Amino acid sequence: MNKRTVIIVGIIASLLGLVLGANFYFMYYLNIEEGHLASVRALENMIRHKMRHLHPAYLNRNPRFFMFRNKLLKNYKMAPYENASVLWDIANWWPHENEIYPLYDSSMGHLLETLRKEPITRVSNLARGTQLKLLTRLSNQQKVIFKPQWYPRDEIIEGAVYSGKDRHTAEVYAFYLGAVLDLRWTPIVVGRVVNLKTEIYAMGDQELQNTINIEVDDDGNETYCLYGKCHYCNEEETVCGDEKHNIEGVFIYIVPGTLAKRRSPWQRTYKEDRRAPWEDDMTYCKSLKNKMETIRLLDLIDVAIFDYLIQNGDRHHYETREERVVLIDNGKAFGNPNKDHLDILAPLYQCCLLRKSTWDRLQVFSGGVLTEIVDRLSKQDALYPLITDKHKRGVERRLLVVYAVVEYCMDLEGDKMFKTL
Ligand SMILES: Nc1ncnc2c1ncn2[C@@H]1O[C@H](COP(=O)(O)OP(=O)(O)OP(=O)(O)O)[C@@H](O)[C@H]1O
Ligand SMILES: [Mn+2]
Repeated sequence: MNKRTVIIVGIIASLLGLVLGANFYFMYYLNIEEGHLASVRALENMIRHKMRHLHPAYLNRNPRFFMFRNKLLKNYKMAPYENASVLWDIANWWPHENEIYPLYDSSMGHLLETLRKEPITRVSNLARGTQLKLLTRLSNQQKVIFKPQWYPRDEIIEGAVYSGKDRHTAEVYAFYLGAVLDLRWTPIVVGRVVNLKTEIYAMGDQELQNTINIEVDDDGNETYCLYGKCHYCNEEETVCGDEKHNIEGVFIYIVPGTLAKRRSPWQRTYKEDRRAPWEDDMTYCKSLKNKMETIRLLDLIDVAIFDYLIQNGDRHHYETREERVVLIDNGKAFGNPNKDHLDILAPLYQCCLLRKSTWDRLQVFSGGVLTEIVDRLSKQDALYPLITDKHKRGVERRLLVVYAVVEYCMDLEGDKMFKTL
């Protein structure tokens, strides 16, 4: 192309941009007037627009972050302990409503270390839920849930947002992310390499042993493969030990107290050819606001932000403890780092409500700090790094989307979108 052609093409492109831009603005105000957006597509355009004009404060580090960093690093640092039994007694008294553990407590670091060090003394299948999990007992006392590794960290799960099996490290990531965002509603989780032969099979009951196949090759080398007992468990899909019989997995502290399971108003249909009402109705939240207590709605909006960041699109049911929502089961996160399923955020953009404390906290960890601090906290975990760099970039990218969606809601509702319940 010669210079003149370049100039002409440039002018045409700018004009086109102007026309499209103006059109976009027209749509923008039209929709604001209506008070809601007609479709998710229109919302996506709006968010893209908001993202391009994000205030630098959202992109830069917030100096307030330093106040939190050292406290977090100190509180969650694994530390040697003397008596695991005492620590478990303490931790089992911690939960209050949906807060599973305190903001800061010197026992946390010790507790994390017990989950990593205490011997497994008994194991059985835990046929609750649909995915493979085991119920293990540590030192003849504390029961904990074990979820094994199914995928390498860099495996990309294609398909629907809820596809595939659990990603074990997502449970650990969720724990640290909850701690950082002060959504201390997740169980306490620690990664661990366990021996399928000596720690699981040998400590397993008869029923568990029956769901572990032992193959011996021509040289007499054994391979242990677990398929377990659960809704989706079958003998063809197994978790196998390496040459030393080791597997990766996570230990999930059991949340004491009674949990109640409830259907999520934003439940998916789990059928490719059928859409749920909330997927097409951008005024969906209107009726919910009358039916549901605001505090519950605010909990679910916090959950939506949390799930969006990690891309957990499988919260078909949510669980409550003392009428407040807990973040149990975070294993379906981090399926595809290149995909952001915006509809996980539907509770936020459809209701345009947000707990003030959540909003304040989200802003503390701007500018790349969120994934950095979770990364630093999880360095001590046996399964570090928990997620790939691509997934980390995904979390940061989605945090900006959350900021943009909140900005969009502020345009509609102003400060009254923030609640202190
Ligand atoms: N840390 C925990 N503390 C207390 N109860 C738990 C904990 N983790 C799981 N449970 C109980 O076990 C049930 C099944 O766990 P989870 O939801 O993780 O399994 P799942 O196989 O992923 O289920 P689904 O297929 O429905 O998603 C939960 O609904 C909850 O009642
Ligand atoms: Mn699940």
